[in-house]
Amino acid sequence: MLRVGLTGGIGSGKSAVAQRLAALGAVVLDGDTAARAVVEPGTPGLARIAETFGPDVLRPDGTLDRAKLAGIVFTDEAARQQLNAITHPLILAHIVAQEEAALRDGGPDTIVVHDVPLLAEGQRAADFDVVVVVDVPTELQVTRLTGRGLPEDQARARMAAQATREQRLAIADIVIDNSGTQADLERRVAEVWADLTARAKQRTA
Ligand SMILES: CC(C)(COP(=O)(O)OP(=O)(O)OC[C@H]1O[C@@H](n2cnc3c(N)ncnc32)[C@H](O)[C@@H]1O)[C@@H](O)C(=O)NCCC(=O)NCCS
Ligand SMILES: Nc1ncnc2c1ncn2[C@@H]1O[C@H](COP(=O)(O)OP(=O)(O)OP(=O)(O)O)[C@@H](O)[C@H]1O
Repeated sequence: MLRVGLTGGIGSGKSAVAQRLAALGAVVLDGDTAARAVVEPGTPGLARIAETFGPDVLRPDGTLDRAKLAGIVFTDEAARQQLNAITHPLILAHIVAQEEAALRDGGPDTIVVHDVPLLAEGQRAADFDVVVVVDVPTELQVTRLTGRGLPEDQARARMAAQATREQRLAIADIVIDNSGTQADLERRVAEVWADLTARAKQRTA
C-alpha cells in the first residue's frame, strides 16, 4: 500500500484532483467528509460543540449550523483552536478506521489518497509516504472561491486561517500546478498517477 497525503489551500482544486485520482483507481479518504460525519446529530462531537459555542450553533432540527459556526471560528483564532481541538482527534480516528477497511479489502498495490485540507498546518506530513500539494497563486484561489459563491471577505478570512502557499510547498514531494485549464489539470493528474503507481510497485517489490 502507498499512503498519499493530498493537500492544498481552500479553492486550490484539491477536490477536483481527488475525484480524478479516484477515477484512476485510488481509494480516496476525504477529510472534509470525515469532518461532517463526526458532527452528525447524536455524536459526542456535536454535543461538545454545542457545549462550547452555545445552543445557537444548532439549527431547530438539531443539525449543526455550519455558516454560523464558520462566522465564529474564521473571525476568532482562539475559537477556531477550540473547534480544532474538538474535531481533529475525532476526524483522525474516523479516517484511521476507514483506512484499515481499505487495507483489508484492497491488494498490496492499493494507493490510498488522504485528502487532508490542513496537512501543512499540523505535523502530519511524516505520516505519509508521499505528499502531493495542489498549488495555485493566492489571487486565483480568491477568484475561484468567489466564482463558486463565497463572498470575498469570507474567502480571505479562511485563507488567513491556513498555512501560506510557501509553507505548503515546503512539505511537497509532488506539486500539481492548477493555474491552467481543467484539461491541463487532467493531464497533470494522469502523470502524477503514473508516478504514484510506480512508487506503489517499488514498495511491494
Ligand atoms: C467551520 C465549519 C463548520 C464550516 O463549514 P463549511 O461547510 O462552511 O466548510 P467545509 O467544512 O466544507 O470546509 C471547507 C474548507 O474550509 C477550510 N477549513 C475548514 N475548517 C478549517 C479550520 N478549522 N481551519 C482552517 N481552514 C478550515 C478548509 O480549506 C476546508 O476544505 C467546518 O469547516 C468545520 O467543522 N471545521 C472544523 C473541522 C476542520 O478543521 N475541517 C477541515 C480539516 S479536516
Ligand atoms: N483548472 C481549473 N480551472 C477553472 N476552475 C477550476 C479549476 N480547478 C478547479 N476549479 C474550480 O475552482 C473551485 C475550487 O475547486 P475545488 O472545489 O476542487 O477546490 P478545493 O481545493 O477542493 O476547495 P475546498 O478546500 O473548498 O474543498 C471549484 O469551483 C472548481 O470547479
